[in-house]
Amino acid sequence: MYDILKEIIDKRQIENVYPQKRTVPVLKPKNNLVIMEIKKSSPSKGKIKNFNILEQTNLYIENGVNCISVLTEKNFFGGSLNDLIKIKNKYPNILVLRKDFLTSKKDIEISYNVGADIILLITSLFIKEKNGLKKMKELKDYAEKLGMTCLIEIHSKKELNFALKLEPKLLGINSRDLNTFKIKKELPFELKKYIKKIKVIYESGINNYLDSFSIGVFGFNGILCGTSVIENKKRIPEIIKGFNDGKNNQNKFYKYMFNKIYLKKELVVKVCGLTNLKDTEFVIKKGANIVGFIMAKSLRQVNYEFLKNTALKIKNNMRALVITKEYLDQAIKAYNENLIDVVQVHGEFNENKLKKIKIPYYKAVNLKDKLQIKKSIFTLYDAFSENTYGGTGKTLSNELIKAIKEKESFLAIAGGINEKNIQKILKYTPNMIDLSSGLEKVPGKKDKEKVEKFFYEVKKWKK
Ligand SMILES: O=C(O)c1ccccc1NCC(=O)[C@H](O)[C@H](O)COP(=O)(O)O
Repeated sequence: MYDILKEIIDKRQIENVYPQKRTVPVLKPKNNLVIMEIKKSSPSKGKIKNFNILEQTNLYIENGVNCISVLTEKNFFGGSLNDLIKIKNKYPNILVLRKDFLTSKKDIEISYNVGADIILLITSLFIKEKNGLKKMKELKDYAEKLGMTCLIEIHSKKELNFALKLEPKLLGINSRDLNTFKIKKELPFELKKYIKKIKVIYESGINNYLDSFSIGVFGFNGILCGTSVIENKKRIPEIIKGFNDGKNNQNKFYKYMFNKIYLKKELVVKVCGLTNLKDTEFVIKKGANIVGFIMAKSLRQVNYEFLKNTALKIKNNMRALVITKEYLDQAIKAYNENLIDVVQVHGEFNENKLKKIKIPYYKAVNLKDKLQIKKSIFTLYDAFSENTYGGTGKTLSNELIKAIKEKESFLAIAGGINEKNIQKILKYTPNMIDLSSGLEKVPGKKDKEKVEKFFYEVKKWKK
C-alpha cells in the first residue's frame, strides 16, 4: 500500500529560517481547547483556499478559539515555520500548536525557538520503528523539559496502547486515517472510552454544529478543526457554539441518543403512556429503548408515587416523563431523585428554568404547519389535535414527515403509529419513533399481542 507518511518524511527538509532563541514564554494549555488550523493545502484536498494567515488567525481568536494550529510542513501542506513565527509574534498570548511530522530532537528545539507552545507527535510515525517507543519518549521528555506540551496523536486501539506507555498529558484522536484520508467519525468516540484521566482532543472531520455538539456531549476536552473552517468561515462560530453547548449537556440522555442515532445509526423506539410495571417491563423486553410516563391531563396520567414504585426498577433504558408546564416542579424533583432521565415537554413552558437547573429535556411539537419546524438538536414532532397534546392516534401527513426530514437534525416522530402502518413509517428511515395508543387494549393498558406484532415488524425491517 502507498505510504504517504513515509513520502512526507522522506521529502522533509529542515527550514533555515528559524530564530536561534525563543523570545516569548511558553504557554500552558487551557482546560478546554478550541483549536483551529492554518493550513494552505493538504494531500487529500490539494490547495484549500487562498487566505491571509493573520486575518484568519484574527477571525479565529475573535470567535473564541484559544489555540492556533499551524501546519509547518512545506511539500504537502504548503506550510512554513515563518507562518508560525508571524502568528506568534502578532499574538504572543495565544497558544500555538506546531503541526508537522516531527521525528528528531532538532525538530523539538526548532519548535521551541520559533515559539510553539504545543507540538504534535504522531504515534504512527514511531510505532513500526525499532525502538520507536524509546525515541518518541525521548522527544516528548525533551519537549516537556523545554516547557512545551505534547499532543500525542493516535488513530487506533493499538496506537492508543502504545501512546499510553508515554504517560501523555494530552491525547489527540484523529478521525482521519492518514493513509487513506478517510474520516471515521465514530472512531474517536469508540477510543475515548478506554482513556481515563487524560485530556483528549477530537481531531478532524468536524463540519457543523451537530458534530461539535456530540463531541462536547461525550466530554472531549477539545476540538481541532482545519479544512472545514478554512473553506467556510461561517462554520467557526457554529462549531464553537456546538462544542460549548455539548459540554453543557453531558447527560445520560444525550449520550444515549447520540450513541444510538448518530454513531450506531440505530432506530430508537419510545413506548409512551405506560401506567404499570408489567406493561413497562414487557415493552422493554420486546425492544423499547425509551419508556414514557405521562404527568399531564391524560387518560394515562401517572403520579409521583407511581414513578417512585416503577421508574427505579428500570435500569438500562431511558425513562421519559411527559409533562405540561403545571408539572414542571414535580419533574425536577423526579429527575433529582433519579426517577427519570429526561423530560418531554408539551405546550408553553419555562425553558430557562430547565436550562438553569440543567435538566435534560426535549420539546414535543404538535405539528399543524411546516413553518413550525425549526432546526434543533432534538425535537419530537407529533400529530396535531385540537383537544389534547398526545395519545390521539392521529397521524402526521407524508408531506409533514418529509418536511421534518428535510429541515431537522434528526427525524423523531409520533402520532398514530401501530403494527399496521409501521413499515410505511420506516421507509422514511426515522431516527426515533414514539407510540402509545397504537399498542393499547384500552387507554393506559397495553395489548401484548399488538406489542409483539409491532416489534416483530421493526425487527423484520432492521434485517
Ligand atoms: O398520550 C397522552 O395521553 C398524552 C397526553 C398529554 C400529553 C402528551 C401525551 N402523549 C404524548 C406522547 O408522547 C404519545 O406517545 C404521542 O402523542 C403518540 O401518541 P399516539 O398517537 O397514541 O401513538
